[in-house]
Amino acid sequence: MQTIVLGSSSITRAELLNKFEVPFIQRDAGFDEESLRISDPAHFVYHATKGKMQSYLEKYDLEMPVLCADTVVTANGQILRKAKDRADAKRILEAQSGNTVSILSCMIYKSKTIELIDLSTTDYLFLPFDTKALHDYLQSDEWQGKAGACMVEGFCKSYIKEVVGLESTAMGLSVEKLLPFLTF
Ligand SMILES: Nc1nc2c(ncn2[C@H]2C[C@H](O)[C@@H](COP(=O)(O)OP(=O)(O)OP(=O)(O)O)O2)c(=O)[nH]1
Repeated sequence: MQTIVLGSSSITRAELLNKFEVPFIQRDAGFDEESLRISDPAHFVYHATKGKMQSYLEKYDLEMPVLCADTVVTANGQILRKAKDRADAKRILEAQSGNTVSILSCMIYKSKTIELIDLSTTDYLFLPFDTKALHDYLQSDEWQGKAGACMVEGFCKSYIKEVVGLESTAMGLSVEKLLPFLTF
């Protein structure tokens, strides 16, 4: 399998590619999503990913295929992005407690021969988060740098009552949907 560029600074996305044994190098795409003024979650995550890809291609060529992605969490119709501080993380997580949460991940994979654009959603029905467990999680700082301050493989896992979709999508990269295209 050809080595690709993960055009992302995300540790989680790197961990996901390693888990699926995809050979890659990592480069930051250098796009500022804060510049986007889009309230619809699907539109936001798509345009953020497009922006990351365009920003990457302004700096690098396509000698190696490149993969960019963006993830947002939504609850009650609001976009829940990365928490600014612990108080913001508490607010964002309390919006998800005992609620239906959708996590949208868009990825764009581009080589000299193909371009794949995938926008997938994983829906969760969470049980109410335990107050002390939430406090301990907030103290851990593990929520930092994570969309919606959530970790579906970590803190949130024991509160999953129902799930529809891939865990990888919820973590930030729908790798299973990418694999068939990596041989092109
Ligand atoms: N471990 C873990 N990470 C998650 C989960 N949900 C989202 N994330 C991470 C994946 C991404 O690193 C981050 C979403 O933020 P972005 O899509 O803006 O990517 P990020 O800024 O990390 O890197 P990038 O913009 O691609 O350079 O949150 C989860 O459930 N578990």
